[in-house]
Amino acid sequence: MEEKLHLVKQCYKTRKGDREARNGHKAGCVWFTGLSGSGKSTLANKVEQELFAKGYMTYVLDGDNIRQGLCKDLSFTEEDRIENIRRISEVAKLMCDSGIVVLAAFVSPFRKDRRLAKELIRENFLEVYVDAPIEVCEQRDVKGLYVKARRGEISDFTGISSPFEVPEFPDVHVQTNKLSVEQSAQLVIDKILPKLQMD
Ligand SMILES: Nc1ncnc2c1ncn2[C@@H]1O[C@H](COP(=O)(O)OS(=O)(=O)O)[C@@H](OP(=O)(O)O)[C@H]1O
Ligand SMILES: Nc1ncnc2c1ncn2[C@@H]1O[C@H](COP(=O)(O)OP(=O)(O)O)[C@@H](O)[C@H]1O
Repeated sequence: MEEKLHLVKQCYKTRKGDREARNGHKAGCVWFTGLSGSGKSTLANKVEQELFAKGYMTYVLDGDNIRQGLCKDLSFTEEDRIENIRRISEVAKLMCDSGIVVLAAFVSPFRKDRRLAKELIRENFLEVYVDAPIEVCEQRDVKGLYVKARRGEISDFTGISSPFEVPEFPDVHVQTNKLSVEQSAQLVIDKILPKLQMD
């Protein structure tokens, strides 16, 4: 029989609101979702640069710092992607509790997982659909992965051999094949800044 965990909640003396007051802004999470090569990392980094320069406490979470560490045991099967996004959501929540503005850039192809992330993080969550047609992403082929996926050297590749569920009601829809990086970042910044103001 499975042993029951007896978890008693700690009552923390320093609260999220205290951290936000010291930072001078609210915490939040901007969640970038889209195909590989759509522009998630570029945008997350651009938005972070702009916010950081304005004095906001920020941090980018992306495949580079997550899939090589916390999630290095995970592959790209549906099951592992679900677990990947679950762990990232928990990390993003903790970072929000610490008062930071998190910029999370993950393919996050499944609607249900993005909804769970939103429900977990709750406050100041912004879903950004980073949208570029797959032909454009494939042409960009920033990391040379599309060529490999077409050759059959990479399995479960999003948009080719693994699905991407398009966001139905994103907070921001950025068409990166039509806008510059600066214009795209501005769309996001215009949406998140009002949410970060202290009451
Ligand atoms: N099979 C497959 N499908 C999609 N992407 C792949 C795959 N294999 C490796 N890569 C590289 O891993 C990055 C995606 O990781 P994520 O953690 O964002 O994926 S997911 O949210 O769990 O679906 C993704 O990064 P980005 O190109 O920045 O999106 C790819 O570079
Ligand atoms: N409006 C835009 N927003 C973001 N990236 C863009 C835009 N226009 C062109 N790009 C280019 O598209 C590529 C996107 O790559 P990357 O940010 O690594 O995508 P992803 O993180 O989604 O895999 C970069 O070479 C970037 O310069």
